[in-house]
Amino acid sequence: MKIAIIGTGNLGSSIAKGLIKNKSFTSLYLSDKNTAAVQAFYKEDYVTITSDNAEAVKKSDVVIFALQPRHIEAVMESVAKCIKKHHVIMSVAAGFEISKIESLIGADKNIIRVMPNTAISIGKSMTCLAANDKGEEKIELAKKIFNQLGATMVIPEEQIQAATVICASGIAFWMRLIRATTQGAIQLGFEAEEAHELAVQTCFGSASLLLESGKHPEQEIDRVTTPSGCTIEGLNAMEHQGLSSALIQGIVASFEKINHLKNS
Ligand SMILES: NC(=O)C1=CN([C@@H]2O[C@H](COP(=O)(O)OP(=O)(O)OC[C@H]3O[C@@H](n4cnc5c(N)ncnc54)[C@H](O)[C@@H]3O)[C@@H](O)[C@H]2O)C=CC1
Ligand SMILES: O=C(O)[C@@H]1CCC=N1
Repeated sequence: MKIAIIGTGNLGSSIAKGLIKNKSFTSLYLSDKNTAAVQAFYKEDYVTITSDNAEAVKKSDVVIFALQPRHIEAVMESVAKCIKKHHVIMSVAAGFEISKIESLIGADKNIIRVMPNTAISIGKSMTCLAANDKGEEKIELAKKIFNQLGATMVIPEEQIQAATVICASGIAFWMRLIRATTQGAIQLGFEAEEAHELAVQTCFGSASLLLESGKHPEQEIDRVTTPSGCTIEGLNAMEHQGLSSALIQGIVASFEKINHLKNS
């Protein structure tokens, strides 16, 4: 599989890192006007680093546009004539709709919106996918690529904005919860490094319990909350302060913002 990534910033370089780790390509073009973030990949076999977006498109079958919403339109326009029917065009840009991409490169092209998160660099992304009519034929290919880099879910395009909030922004939300836990642990007497390890490993254990058992979180909570014990005391104090409500309100605010980005 010949893959190009156009835009190798935070997300593009994370995707590149995951692809390189899995060696899941026959050639990989990494194209950016500033190639600093991917210099480390120069030594990798079958990887070409360039600032020539058109060359990267021409030499590849799958092209992943990982540009900011304010740049993607101009870049897509500039390479549109290089995009042929065999190409599978993927875009990770938040709020950049399939209809907009079709207007730039043609509705007869295979177009797939991809919404991964930065955990893609270590093969642990939750990646949501939505295709245009033509791109439906290539959705299995997209699943094959991104299943190597974590888990995938195919969803209607109308849900891509919500998926962006839950899965892509979600990385930041979970990080903040982990950070707050370390702050609590330090207050209870742990050194910062110890606090970090305790928080991260406990978070990992919680997610793993759900993944492996398929249980509902509340079932696992019931197993921890000894009657009149310290866990329920802490949980209820958090809820009195609005923990669940704060999370839900944050998710909704993020969703409102992304819908505003879409329409601005
Ligand atoms: N960072 C994240 O966790 C996620 C980001 N996204 C989306 O991914 C997209 C990229 O986000 P980031 O990687 O965070 O942005 P970024 O700013 O880190 O990366 C964008 C890259 O595009 C390059 N670029 C700009 N103009 C260019 C041009 N004319 N030709 C070639 N390269 C050019 C920049 O030099 C930069 O390296 C955005 O649309 C964002 O909505 C989606 C999911 C998660
Ligand atoms: O914050 C943002 O707008 C982008 C989309 C999801 C993650 N980063």
